[in-house]
Formats: sequence, C-alpha cells, structure tokens
Amino acid sequence: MTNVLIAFYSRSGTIESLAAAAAEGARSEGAEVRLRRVRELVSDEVMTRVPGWHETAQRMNAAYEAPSAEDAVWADAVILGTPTRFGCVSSELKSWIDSLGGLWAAGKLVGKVGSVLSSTASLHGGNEATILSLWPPLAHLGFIIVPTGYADPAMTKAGTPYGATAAVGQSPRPITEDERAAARWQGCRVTRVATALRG
Ligand SMILES: Cc1cc2nc3c(=O)[nH]c(=O)nc-3n(C[C@H](O)[C@H](O)[C@H](O)COP(=O)(O)O)c2cc1C
Repeated sequence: MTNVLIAFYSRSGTIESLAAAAAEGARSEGAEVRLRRVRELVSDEVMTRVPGWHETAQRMNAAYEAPSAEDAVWADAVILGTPTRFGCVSSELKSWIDSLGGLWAAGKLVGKVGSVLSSTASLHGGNEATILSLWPPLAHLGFIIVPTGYADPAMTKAGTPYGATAAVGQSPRPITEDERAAARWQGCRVTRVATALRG
C-alpha cells in the first residue's frame, strides 16, 4: 500500500476542493490517503474581517487533523496545497514545512515523492510562482519532485504542467470539473511514481 499525505492550507475552501480531488486520484491508484489542514497563524481579528473565513476554517478544522511530522514520515508521497499569498506560498503551510527540520537532519524524507498544487484569485495572480516557490524546500528535504506535466489529457484543459491550480476570483467560485480533473490526475501520477519507487 502506498501512503499519500495531502497537507494543505485553505481559507475559503478552494484548496480543500483541489486536495479532495487529488485524494480521489490517489485512492483510485490504490493509495491510503491522509488529508491534513494546517492551522491559522493570523489573529482572530484578521479571520473575522472577511465574512466566511472564520466559519470555513472552523468547519475544516473539525473535518481534518493538523499535519504532524509523523504524517510526513508515514507518507511515501506528500502533496502540498496552498493558496497564493502575494505570489508565494502561504505562511501557514510554510510554517509547517519549517517545523520539519528534525526530519531533515535525520534524512527521514529523502527519496519520498513531493508535489504541489495551488490557487489564486486572479487569472495571472501567481499560481506557477507559488508552486515553484515550494520546489526549493522540497529539494532541501530530499523529495523527488513530481509535476503534473502534460502527461494526461486533463492537463490541456486546466492547471499547469507544474501542478493543479484554480483561479477563482475575489468572491471564490467553486472549482470547475476541469480543475478537479487536473488535481485528480496529480493524485494519480504522484501515487504511480511513489508506488514505482517503493519497488
Ligand atoms: C494575504 C493574501 C494575499 C493574496 N495574494 C494573492 C496573489 O498574490 N494573487 C492572487 O491571485 N490571489 C491572492 N490572494 C487570494 C487567494 O490566493 C485566494 O483567495 C485563494 O487562492 C483561495 O483559496 P482558498 O479558498 O483555499 O483559501 C491573496 C489572499 C490573501 C488573503
């Protein structure tokens, strides 16, 4: 059995939906999946400034545990999901990655598969830059980075060759079937590569 950890941050549910689709793809290839949501770093004052943020975060926190270092060790593959923050990874997800220094020192993540999915509000708001901003930490930790490529027909309709994405506007719309299919493909491909590496 191939173990896939999907560790994500999401504030209004877009990344949660992409993560769920990636989980579906991974499970369709026989993986056991752990879906985990990293917790808030910003204050309650910030979280209550935009209608829906606080309530959505509470709902997700009831549905998903926070990721742990043990989850990362358990996983054969890790898919990271983050909303774009000023063209870059969210501090919430990065903070969890930065908590893995002990595993880095012990070489515990070396040889695992790593992959990234992302979302933005604007069409050209930085999805590719955000995905690429996570490739250096994945490399430092010893992951083998697996992009989506154009290795499935789904990738000609949505997402990027680096990872699945959605650009959902300022009042986030639900993800489309094409965006869902790209994320599903990412889960499939990551699982196939991780399974092959397990031998
Ligand atoms: C502090 C902050 C910075 C953001 N920066 C960007 C950005 O650089 N480009 C963009 O298109 N959207 C930006 N957004 C919008 C989010 O990326 C968007 O709401 C998110 O991808 C939706 O995902 P979620 O529903 O999973 O939270 C930003 C939002 C916040 C709160």
